[in-house]
Amino acid sequence: MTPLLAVAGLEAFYGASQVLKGIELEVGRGEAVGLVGRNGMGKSTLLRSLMGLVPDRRGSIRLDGRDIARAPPEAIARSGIAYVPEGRGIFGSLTVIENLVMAARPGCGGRRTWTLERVLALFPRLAERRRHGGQQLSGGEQQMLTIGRALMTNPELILVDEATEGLAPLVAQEIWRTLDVIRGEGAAVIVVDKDMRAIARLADRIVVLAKGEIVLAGRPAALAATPGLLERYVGI
Ligand SMILES: Nc1ncnc2c1ncn2[C@@H]1O[C@H](COP(=O)(O)OP(=O)(O)OP(=O)(O)O)[C@@H](O)[C@H]1O
Repeated sequence: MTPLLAVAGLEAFYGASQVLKGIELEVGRGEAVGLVGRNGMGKSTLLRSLMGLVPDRRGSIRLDGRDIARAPPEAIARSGIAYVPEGRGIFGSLTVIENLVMAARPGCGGRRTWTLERVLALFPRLAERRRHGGQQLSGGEQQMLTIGRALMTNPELILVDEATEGLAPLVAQEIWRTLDVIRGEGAAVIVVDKDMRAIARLADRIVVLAKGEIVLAGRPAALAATPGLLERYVGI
């Protein structure tokens, strides 16, 4: 069966500096992949490259068999990938509802798994603050809104960079719970985070990046079973 995402020989450059080197990665439908590695190893660049946001990229990226390697970000978004960037990107002057409604559109084949009602049900805190402006929200609520906005596009694949960075433990827990629900509804997820325990609970597979290359990949339990392996590449 064609994988949802198939990346082959992906390279990315910032000027003369090569940040990704020959990335090979396949992600199945509804699969959750944890992308980990030390700082500066290329995790964000990989997500940004998949989204078409790194102009100098080479190699092959296929979504459901369609070549999107050279497509612009807006076409990639329309073809079914949603991106939750590090540091968030909501409209501060718009309300929670306005932020969500602006992003709404059916997914591939007209799929409407995620409606406004369902997104608000997934995030009760957003439902309570539905008329609040984006700038009035806490960091955790902003992250929920960014994920909610991504869901409103009914993506096949959602890319989440630094899912819980800087969030209080209880709020982070809530984000992990929602990512699990999202995956349960059939979307594939690639998530970057520093919380290895939470990643191991969510992910079907963990992929480790070091210096722009995938140096390790496997089921969380398999990687955890080899003493010192993750410490070497992730620093835990
Ligand atoms: N816009 C840019 N221009 C030039 N170099 C960049 C740019 N963005 C990132 N880099 C460099 O590319 C390398 C990979 O960065 P990237 O942000 O992808 O790593 P990361 O694994 O996500 O790390 P972190 O956890 O610190 O975000 C780093 O050396 C970084 O300094």
